[in-house]
Amino acid sequence: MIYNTKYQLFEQENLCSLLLPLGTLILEGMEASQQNAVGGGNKGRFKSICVFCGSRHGNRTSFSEAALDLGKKLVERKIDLVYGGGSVGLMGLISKTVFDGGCNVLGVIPTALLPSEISGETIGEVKTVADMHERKSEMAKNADAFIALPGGYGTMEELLEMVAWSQLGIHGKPVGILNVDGYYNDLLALFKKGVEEGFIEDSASQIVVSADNAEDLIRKMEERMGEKRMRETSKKRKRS
Ligand SMILES: C/C(=C\CNc1ncnc2c1ncn2[C@@H]1O[C@H](COP(=O)(O)O)[C@@H](O)[C@H]1O)CO
Repeated sequence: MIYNTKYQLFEQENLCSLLLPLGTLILEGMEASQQNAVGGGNKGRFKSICVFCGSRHGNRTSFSEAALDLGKKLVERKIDLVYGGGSVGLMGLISKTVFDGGCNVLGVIPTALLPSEISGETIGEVKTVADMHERKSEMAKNADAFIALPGGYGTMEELLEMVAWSQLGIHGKPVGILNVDGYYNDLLALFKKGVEEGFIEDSASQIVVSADNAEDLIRKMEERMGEKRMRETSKKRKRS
């Protein structure tokens, strides 16, 4: 096991030994969480969304505006926020907006990041966890869907892990990219290249939903969830 004392990051040498118990954990959480998601028409409605975003503001004001706008859209739809805890960067903007708007905010933060000089003041409900892996599984367990705002390595890693978990069937929740000012164009192009070059299955290219504004993104993700529910219902009907 490789251990980094600063951020309590570690890499598991044996991926399988991590993945199997983790899969069970996430599936259990997924069932509980999906029971919380209220269905409506042919759309899925989310009770809570986990947002991954930068611990910095980035260089464009549009990034901060997008974080505030996403926060407002969550409040309008009475969707609770799950996020990485703390008040630095875009994380601080969205958590404050959702909290001030009267929705629940759950911050999941590793003990190593708890000191306020690292993560700023925490907001809403705070769950402390041992490390970054536990944080991700806890965030995944408590949310019905995932959205990535612009961010750095941390955000990208969290986003890609949720995409990979979806591909492996560890969860079946929509994963959305809020492509503010084309920030994620190159990543989306890389996903496309992965399909063209035979590394990503065509069906798996459907995992990620993207839009350049929060309103469209949430609507697309709800539609995706609704389609999935309808497929599952019709499968169940065929079986019985
Ligand atoms: C090093 C910096 C801030 C450290 N404070 C953080 N507090 C809470 N969570 C953090 C922090 N830094 C990274 N994270 C996690 O990664 C994601 C954002 O990382 P990114 O690299 O900024 O995209 C975030 O979702 C957290 O889970 C000052 O940069």
